[in-house]
Amino acid sequence: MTDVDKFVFPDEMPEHYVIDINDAKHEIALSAHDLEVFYGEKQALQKTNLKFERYKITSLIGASGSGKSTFLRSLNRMNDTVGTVNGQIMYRGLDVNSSEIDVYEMRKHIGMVFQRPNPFAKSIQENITFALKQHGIKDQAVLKERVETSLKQAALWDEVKDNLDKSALSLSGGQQQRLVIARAIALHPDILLLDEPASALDPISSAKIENTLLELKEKYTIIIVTHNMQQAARVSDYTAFFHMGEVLEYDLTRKIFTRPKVQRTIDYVNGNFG
Ligand SMILES: Nc1ncnc2c1ncn2[C@@H]1O[C@H](COP(=O)(O)OP(=O)(O)OP(=O)(O)O)[C@@H](O)[C@H]1O
Repeated sequence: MTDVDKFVFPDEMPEHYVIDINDAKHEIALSAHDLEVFYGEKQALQKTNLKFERYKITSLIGASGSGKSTFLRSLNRMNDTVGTVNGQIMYRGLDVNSSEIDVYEMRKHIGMVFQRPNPFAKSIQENITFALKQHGIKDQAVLKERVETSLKQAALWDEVKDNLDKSALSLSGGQQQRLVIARAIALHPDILLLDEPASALDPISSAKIENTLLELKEKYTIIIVTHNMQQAARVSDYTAFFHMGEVLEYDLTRKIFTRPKVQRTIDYVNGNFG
């Protein structure tokens, strides 16, 4: 990749432009190889090859139905029961998509946060300790430390530290979403997948989630589906543009938003969807 791109004439524009991040220069946390997804007969994701750099935020953008969630959900095997997923997802030398993988264990490393906050009907504290206990962590001092650290990392600690025994359902939507993020990071994942985590939130809560993500990227590799172009431009290092089940363009975010190379990307980021 060069920082200075030569001018591309419209009739020379590519239909696809997907960068292949250089593994020798950048650490790759996760990569998809010829990943395709079918729901019954319908192919929702065409063969996709993407590499995700460690400690960076990658946004997945594109119109409704373009396959972003299908791709994201496949990365930690959330599509196993609803579709057929072919191809490889490489994580630390293992293929996440292989039948040999212990999916429960894998999701400790590759966590997911959904669009609608989904806290358990338990206390704030128990929301975080529940999965930790399931994974065999019983030491009270360790649990206490994980509760505090994860709530701090999710930028919720100051708001809830005096009410850890209160029901999580008493929190606002924005606080619930940060609690769900805290719950995910308490397991010390490597990779955090987020499916439109701020779309159901007001602008202030949404801004808090964005700040949280920017802080989290020091420790986690983040992949986020978003419909919000400004959000993608503000928080992410890389952006992939999906169109009708295909990645048409994948590049550094600043390039996608300043000089995309594919006409459909130009139309999408400029708001011309027609
Ligand atoms: N469980 C499912 N069963 C059948 N078809 C599905 C299922 N989930 C998604 N699809 C179809 O797969 C295609 C891609 O959907 P997907 O949800 O991945 O798109 P998206 O880009 O994430 O959309 P949105 O932004 O609206 O969430 C769509 O045509 C959708 O209708």
